[in-house]
Amino acid sequence: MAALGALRSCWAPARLLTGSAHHSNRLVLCQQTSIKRHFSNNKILVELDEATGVAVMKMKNPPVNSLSLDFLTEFSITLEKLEMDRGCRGLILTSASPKIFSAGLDIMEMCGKSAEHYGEFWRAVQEMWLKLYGSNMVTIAAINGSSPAGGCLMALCCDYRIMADNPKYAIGLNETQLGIVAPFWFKDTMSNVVGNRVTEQALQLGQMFPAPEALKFGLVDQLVPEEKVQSTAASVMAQWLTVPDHARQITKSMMRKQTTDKLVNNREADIKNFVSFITRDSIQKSLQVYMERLRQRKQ
Ligand SMILES: CCCC/C=C\CC(=O)SCCNC(=O)CCNC(=O)[C@H](O)C(C)(C)COP(=O)(O)OP(=O)(O)OC[C@H]1O[C@@H](n2cnc3c(N)ncnc32)[C@H](O)[C@@H]1OP(=O)(O)O
Repeated sequence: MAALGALRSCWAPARLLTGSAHHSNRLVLCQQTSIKRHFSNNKILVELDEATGVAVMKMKNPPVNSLSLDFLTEFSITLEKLEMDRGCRGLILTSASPKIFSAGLDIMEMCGKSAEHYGEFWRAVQEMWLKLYGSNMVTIAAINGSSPAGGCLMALCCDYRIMADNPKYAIGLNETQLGIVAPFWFKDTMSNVVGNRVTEQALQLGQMFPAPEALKFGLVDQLVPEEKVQSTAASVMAQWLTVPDHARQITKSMMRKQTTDKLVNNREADIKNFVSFITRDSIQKSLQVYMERLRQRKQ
């Protein structure tokens, strides 16, 4: 699969050089004459620059970009379209509204719903992860705000993370603080970035790290002033895109395949496990208490 992907993208630079206008009709095209293609749905805005082959994908699910079932579905569809688009070699993932990159999984999707709903929701979470972590594109997270739990996972799925240099913004897998447990593939994703020891401690404590702390141990790769997050992401992307696609993609796949295969081979068991965990009365209670704390903090 990786080799096929490599073959696909090998052609991309040549196509760009010849200036071929191979517009995918799978995408909703808004600006046919521009070098930038804009397409969006309710929750995701995408701008694909045909000259550079870079798509900027902005998450727009107010108020906090929580990962609801609808959002995750739109996200995976959009990612799939970009993945299939020969003109797209790189993806910058960011938030349409600064201050919050993503608040993680939508807690309301995990409260008071049916077992069927939880199963469907969890499959969508898996799908998002498989697509983003397994992407053939160069992926850069432009983290322009706080990024707890599922939001941190999204950033960790990317090849490189640039975060706004603001100690008010924090990132981490804080699941234990909610009384829930990050599944093995969340743990593996973090561990592949920062190592086992740091992951173990951070996960047990459910730690959220202010941006400067996150930089110290490599949870993010670079901090820049807030207004430079996007431009820095674009220049880092340009550097990454100087590497031939096929070599980079095969290398990425070599590094990540073992991790993705673990979920691919255990998807149904993982869903079953999530459903039986989340339907426990004690877990439902924990989530309700957490939501109540969030509301009270606001007041
Ligand atoms: C076995 C299970 C494994 C599960 C694996 C992963 C789990 C997750 O991803 S769980 C989600 C964990 N996320 C969090 O803990 C984040 C919680 N939110 C916050 O810390 C703050 O809201 C945040 C820093 C993101 C933003 O702060 P503010 O700008 O001050 O906004 P508010 O706190 O006022 O929030 C506005 C509004 O949004 C609601 N909200 C926030 N986060 C979520 C969420 N994750 N899901 C659903 N809803 C969320 C919050 O309650 C407010 O709602 P209202 O009171 O109705 O306005």
